[in-house]
Amino acid sequence: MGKDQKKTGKGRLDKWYMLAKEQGYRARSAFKLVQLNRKYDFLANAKCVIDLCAAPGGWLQVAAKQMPQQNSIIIGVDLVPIKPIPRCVTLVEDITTESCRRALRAEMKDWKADVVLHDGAPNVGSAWVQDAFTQVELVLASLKLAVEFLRPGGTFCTKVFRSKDYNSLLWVFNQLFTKVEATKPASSRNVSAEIFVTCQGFLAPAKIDPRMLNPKFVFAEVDIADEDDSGKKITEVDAEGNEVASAKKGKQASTNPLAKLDSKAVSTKDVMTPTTLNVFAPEKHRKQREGYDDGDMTLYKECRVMQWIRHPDPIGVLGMVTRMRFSEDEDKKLLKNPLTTGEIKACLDDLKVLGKKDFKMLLKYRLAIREDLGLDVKVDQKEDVIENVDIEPLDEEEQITQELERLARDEALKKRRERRRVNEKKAREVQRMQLNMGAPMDIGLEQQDGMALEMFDLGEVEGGKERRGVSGGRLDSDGEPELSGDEDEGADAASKKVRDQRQQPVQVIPDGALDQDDDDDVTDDERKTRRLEESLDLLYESYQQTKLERDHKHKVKQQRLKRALEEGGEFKGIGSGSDADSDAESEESEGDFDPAPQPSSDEDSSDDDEEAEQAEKTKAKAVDTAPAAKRARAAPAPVEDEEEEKADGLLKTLKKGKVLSTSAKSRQAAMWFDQPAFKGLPGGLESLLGGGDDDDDEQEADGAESDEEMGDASWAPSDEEDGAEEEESDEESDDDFDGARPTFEEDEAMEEEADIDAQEKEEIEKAERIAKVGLTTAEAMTLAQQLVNRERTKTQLVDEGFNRHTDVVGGDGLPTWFIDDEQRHFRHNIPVTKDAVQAIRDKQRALNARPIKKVAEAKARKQMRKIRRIEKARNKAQGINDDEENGLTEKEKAASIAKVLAKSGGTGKVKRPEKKVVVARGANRGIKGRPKGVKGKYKMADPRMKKEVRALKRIAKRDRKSSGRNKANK
Ligand SMILES: C[S@@+](CC[C@H](N)C(=O)[O-])C[C@H]1O[C@@H](n2cnc3c(N)ncnc32)[C@H](O)[C@@H]1O
Repeated sequence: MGKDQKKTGKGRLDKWYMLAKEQGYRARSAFKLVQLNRKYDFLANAKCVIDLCAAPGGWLQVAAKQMPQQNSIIIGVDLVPIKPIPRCVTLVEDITTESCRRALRAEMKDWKADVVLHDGAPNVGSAWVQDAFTQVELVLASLKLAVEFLRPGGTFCTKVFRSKDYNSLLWVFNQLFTKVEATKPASSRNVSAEIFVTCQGFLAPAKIDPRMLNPKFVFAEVDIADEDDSGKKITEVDAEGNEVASAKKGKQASTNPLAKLDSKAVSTKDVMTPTTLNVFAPEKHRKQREGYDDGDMTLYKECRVMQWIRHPDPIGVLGMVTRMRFSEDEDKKLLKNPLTTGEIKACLDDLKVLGKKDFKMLLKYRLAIREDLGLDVKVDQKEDVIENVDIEPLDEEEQITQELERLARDEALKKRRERRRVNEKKAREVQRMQLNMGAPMDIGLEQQDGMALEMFDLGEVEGGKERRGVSGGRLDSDGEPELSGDEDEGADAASKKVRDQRQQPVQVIPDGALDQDDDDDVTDDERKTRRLEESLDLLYESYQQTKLERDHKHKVKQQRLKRALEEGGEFKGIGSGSDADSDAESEESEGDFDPAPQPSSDEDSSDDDEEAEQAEKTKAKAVDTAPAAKRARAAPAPVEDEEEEKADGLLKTLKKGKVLSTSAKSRQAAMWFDQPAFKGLPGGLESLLGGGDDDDDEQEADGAESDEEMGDASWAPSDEEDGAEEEESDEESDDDFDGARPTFEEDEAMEEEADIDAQEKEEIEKAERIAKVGLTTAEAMTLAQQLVNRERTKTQLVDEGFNRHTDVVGGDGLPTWFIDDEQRHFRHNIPVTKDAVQAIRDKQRALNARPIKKVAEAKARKQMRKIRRIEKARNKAQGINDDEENGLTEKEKAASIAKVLAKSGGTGKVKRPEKKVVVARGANRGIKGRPKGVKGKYKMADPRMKKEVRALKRIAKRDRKSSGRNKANK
């Protein structure tokens, strides 16, 4: 290893180099052993270590330091002499030779080594591939020595260059050791293909098949050379029946992929190493994160231009080589060809920097040259196709089938497009709603345009009552609600549609329809219904959200509702209660999807007992059939009892609708958690949904569960609620909403305060967040700009955030400069662009230009005071003007007004123009009257006078001081 190489190659003077110097190691590679030992801890208890290829002795130093200090043997072997190291014996030998073995034997006598190390690397020359091959040979030679000198259970640690032979080596290691692991220590350069394999637990077999340590067998090619004419793979099996290697006629394929470029016989597959890149689909190639790709030992590759032009896989070659040269005569001829432009030459000179466009240009160039050289005959391919392809005439039936298929495809495509369009429209609408850009009524009106009319048609409605009174409505035989035909007479069609739409959830969606999107059994109508249903859910939720933000009372209402439910009272809908209340509330909740008011409590109470009983039964059943019930929660329950339905009328179904529409998220969650993966989780669905007593989801789940069997009883309190909150509900259940009004008013006030607090808190949090993750650094701005400009994807950013060093900055006595350096550089360095820096600067400037809040406030206060003062002065002036009593003359009035106005303009003092002092010196000496070039007031000062005045002041000062001292002395 020459001195020059050390200083220049691969930027050798890196931190490990510096650290090695600082800690007195002979080579930076010492840290590789330090790190390997930190991981596997093989040195601490070792009594005897053999280090093969040990010069200049870095590893020996580490071994001497980390092994037990007494009675340990450390032997280092290398081709070159190693300067003496305390406690180490060094030998100058070639580890592949018999003499080395003998020397070691002589040194070791009957001892066995605990550890054999090998860090051998052939001297790096230009023939990379050859070097690599020698390295694996060296590894095998070192293994041979290890096998001879290692004690059973001992450790062998070797460097290997990752190549296609790597796996063969691993296979051999695995035959001889119990545990084989490959590691790339942090101090090993990323650009280096080296990797360290630590083999622990030497098996020390009594007899080892010599072929296992013979490179000829171990590294014999298994790929193309292994295929016989029939394409069958020929492999040789050792005595134990293990596949050792290909042994076909002792033929070894060249490992140099470029060597095959001239061979026309071999296919692209043979030529290309696994690194073959398709320059037009680079993402298909997965790069090896650590070291080189298998079988690819060099980063830099070259080929001749003519090789590429002749090659059957030009794209593959483009992806593989770094540069193409015009080195031979036939290449040089190309230089004279006008097709070989300067641009082409430049592109061929460095292929790694090219983009898609350049590659296309190169391929075009290649085609043109091939034609020029007569390698390709230009043929009209189209004609060829016409000539060669016999198209069998289709019979009529096939034609029809094909036509039908095409039409069906078109239709499906059209539908999909339409659906997307509607969805987009809906999303826009939701956004508008969230931004308060539309009235809640708009939802329905917009939908009316987009949806088929029949979707909203409840058919003939009867009952003749207003929506509030639809309890008189009845269900038809399908369980569908029927409303009176003359309902809402005089109301315009649009509002009727809106109402109908609100009631839309009444429509019973078939079970499973929601989760079988592509099911063929689902009819178009059902699908439409489902979509409508989902969109309504979405719209409703967004509307609720908007409303919630606008109207804090809504929270109180919700609380009331929850409380009512907790108390075990029936859900009476927001705004139900006494009639008067009901009216008021229903007005308030206009635009809500609130169900119609419930039947009077009298009506209900008659059924209460029965329903409670029913509820008990259903609960018990639900416990038994929990999984089934859970499944049932996901979908609206079918209407079972027609009579019961009729008795409850539209009301009950609307409640279902309410459940359906208000908790679409819960339903989605229920569907999600119904998947088999979540089955058997402790706590069940409720715990997953975070269901507290007052949880909407649970209400829904309960509702759906019991709805199946018992209709309204679904709102009956659960057993737990009964037990835990019996007392409370006894007290409170008597309270009507009216009775509880004062409490709610207080609540409202508190809510308002809480809202303000929450807002402030939110603002503070927002500010903190901006300070933390805002675009305050150039790096962040760069990333943001790259994301916006689509130069980088989110995934890429996330990927770049991790690296193999993320968690390794070892302590043990390392100097702080080193640790600091590690922490700084073991991260992905985010590039900073000029634009980003400029953007940050602009932002900062804009920020600085803005006055701080307090200054702005003070200025505003000042301005306000001034306005008030002027206003006051104006009034005063008006008073003076209108004053007739004091008998002021006009002149006096004017003077007074001027005085008042002057006062109001500032401090009241009229600013006098400043006097200019002119020294009577030079041209001004002895001048009488105004000196030249002086405007305004002035005062002539004699320089003599000036001096005298100063002298007098000085004297006065001195006198003052001396009189002060005298006084003190006395
Ligand atoms: C990377 S250096 C080893 C560095 C060493 N582990 C240290 O920490 O100082 C590789 C060494 O392998 C030696 N080497 C290469 N081929 C060899 C062979 N056939 N026999 C012995 N040593 C060899 C070279 O002379 C070279 O010094």
